[in-house]
Amino acid sequence: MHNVVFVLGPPGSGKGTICAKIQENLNYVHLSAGDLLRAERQREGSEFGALIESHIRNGSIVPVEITCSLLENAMKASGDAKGFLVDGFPRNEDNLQGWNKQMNGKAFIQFVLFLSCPVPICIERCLNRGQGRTDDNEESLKKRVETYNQQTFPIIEHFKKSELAREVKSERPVDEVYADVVNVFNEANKQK
Ligand SMILES: Nc1ncnc2c1ncn2[C@@H]1O[C@H](COP(=O)(O)OP(=O)(O)OP(=O)(O)O)[C@@H](O)[C@H]1O
Ligand SMILES: Nc1ccn([C@@H]2O[C@H](COP(=O)(O)O)[C@@H](O)[C@H]2O)c(=O)n1
Ligand SMILES: [Mg+2]
Repeated sequence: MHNVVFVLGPPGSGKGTICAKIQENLNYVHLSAGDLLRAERQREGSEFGALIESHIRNGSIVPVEITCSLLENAMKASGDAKGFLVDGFPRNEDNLQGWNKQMNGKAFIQFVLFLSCPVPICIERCLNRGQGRTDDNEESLKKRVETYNQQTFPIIEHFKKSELAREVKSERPVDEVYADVVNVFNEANKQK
């Protein structure tokens, strides 16, 4: 059974940045759903490349069968770890239902880390990210934020109701955010 921490928050809230630091220090493996989809988009011979690119540009969500299989394959391919940081997933109801169906009995959700950050700050960060992403432009960002508000936030609310969500405010300097996140992980691992 894989231990899993879902990491959610608006685009640019710092999910990737914080997961990289957790991976470095706490023996969790970072799996970004967005990164896995971008890699699949680039893979020669992929039947999903064009579909994935269209969703990414439009800030819409790729069907779960594709994303969940990429995540499961990456978990299988990974060595021993305390758990997996599943960054940017589940993003909507389809993601959540698909995960429950495909990963039933294979994964244990430790908790859901919710990085909360005001949207204008998030947009500014994405526009200044400088990674050449095809969706870091005003038009795509508007759609990504819309998708976040309409589809992802209700999933976070769902996890809040089941008391799995742990919110950390991420508009602060990275080191401050990270220190609070480490406390969340320590608390969760103490209870096990
Ligand atoms: N706490 C912070 N303060 C200032 N800048 C930050 C902070 N956290 C991350 N950043 C910067 O903001 C940008 C977006 O961060 P990151 O890629 O980690 O966000 P993300 O939540 O993974 O975004 P996306 O959902 O678009 O993948 C990066 O350039 C990163 O260096
Ligand atoms: N569960 C997911 C995660 C991501 N996507 C698509 O990838 C885009 C980029 O995601 P980031 O987490 O790297 O920002 C996102 O806007 C979606 O188009 C997805 O479909 N499903
Ligand atoms: Mg990211």
